[in-house]
Amino acid sequence: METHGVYRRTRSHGPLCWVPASAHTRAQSPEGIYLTDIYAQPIPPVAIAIRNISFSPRQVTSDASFHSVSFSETDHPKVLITGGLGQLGVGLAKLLRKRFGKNNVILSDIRKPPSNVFHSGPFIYSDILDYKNLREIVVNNRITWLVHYSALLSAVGEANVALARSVNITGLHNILDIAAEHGLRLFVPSTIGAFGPTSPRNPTPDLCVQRPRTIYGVSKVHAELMGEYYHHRYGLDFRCLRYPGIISADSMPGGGTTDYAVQIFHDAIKSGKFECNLRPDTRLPMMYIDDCLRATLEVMEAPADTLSMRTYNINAMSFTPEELSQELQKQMPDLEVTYDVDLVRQAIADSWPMDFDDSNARKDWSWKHDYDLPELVQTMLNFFEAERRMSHIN
Ligand SMILES: NC(=O)C1=CN([C@@H]2O[C@H](COP(=O)(O)OP(=O)(O)OC[C@H]3O[C@@H](n4cnc5c(N)ncnc54)[C@H](O)[C@@H]3O)[C@@H](O)[C@H]2O)C=CC1
Ligand SMILES: CC(=O)[C@H](N)C(=O)O
Repeated sequence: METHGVYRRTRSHGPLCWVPASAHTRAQSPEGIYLTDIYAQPIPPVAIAIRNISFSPRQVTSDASFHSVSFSETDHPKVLITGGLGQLGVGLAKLLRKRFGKNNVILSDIRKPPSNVFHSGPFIYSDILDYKNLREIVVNNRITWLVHYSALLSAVGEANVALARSVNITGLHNILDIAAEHGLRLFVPSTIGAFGPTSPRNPTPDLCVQRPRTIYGVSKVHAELMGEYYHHRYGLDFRCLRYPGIISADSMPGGGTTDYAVQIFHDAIKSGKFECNLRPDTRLPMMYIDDCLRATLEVMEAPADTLSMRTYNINAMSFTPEELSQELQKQMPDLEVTYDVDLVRQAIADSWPMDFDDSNARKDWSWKHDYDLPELVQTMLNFFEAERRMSHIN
């Protein structure tokens, strides 16, 4: 064993890492963090592997050995998706299963899955607020990648701040600890909502003032900072993309400010009418779901040395409700759009970016979107038309 000041070098399992030479007497913080480990030792000068250092707060003894990342680049990762029954999780599972095999991707949520989802691959109950249950799932299934989708979005978050704080912040802490303890590659999405009225809005760069005014935004800035802190302090392989508003045809949004851009298609097809809850000139960054999910896979597969940052903006297009309506009206000239502004959502939208600068993602890991507004509208309409034909056949 090699020593270096108060640190010793160890290889219990996996790669060499520096651990505190004396980690016996530990004062536990209310959150279970071993404060003596964090503060009594000098901070080592390099970013180091986490596993045996000052964390694993809740239940891991000082001499427990952690596993290194069991996923070698030639193996398929074993993926767990939390909050997987929302707008994005089912589509992501489908994409990852195509790439890594059906049984290598586990969807989880606290809701009951619809039958088609239940029969399309592994599904498991997991409440991210239940730390032990999460750990059991990760251990029993030899998980190597964790995609953390559970969250309360901007509008529902404002309607239930206490629950949003608990799911989005306490839940994230559980996820970070589990991921760090078990050497997982961790993806946590952030959002355009992580910016606020004092951020530059047109365009919004990766690094600038972030003072969001929603609990959702605050929790996402917290997630970005905590993930990056765990990366630098403990070597956690944390990866994060700030998504714009995501538009999908076969899954519904979960209560956000950008939901109108999905709802307009459903209402246009069903009734030829749409009442928009944002002002016609509200410009927000948006993306078709296929681009969003592909970006997620691409950043997860990107070699670590291509990532100059751990949190990236990604973007595809920016439009207003009026511009989206006009594009739809090219195909549906009878569509009637009216406006009844929801003051909460409008205030949120007015504090968010109008355009998103994603040049770092394009430079570092060659991010490129496929769908602009015309392709988005055409693809959405094609989906509903195909669905209508199928329902006539059946
Ligand atoms: N959909 C969008 O436009 C955008 C989404 N994102 C982020 O992407 C992620 C996924 O978003 P969506 O699928 O749209 O969200 P969603 O709101 O549709 O789904 C979230 C899921 O989390 C689950 N959940 C809630 N509490 C939970 C708990 N205690 N334990 C486990 N699961 C729990 C819900 O049951 C739900 O299925 C979120 O983190 C969101 O912030 C970011 C920017 C844009
Ligand atoms: C952009 C998001 O994060 C989400 N769709 C919301 O509107 O809350």
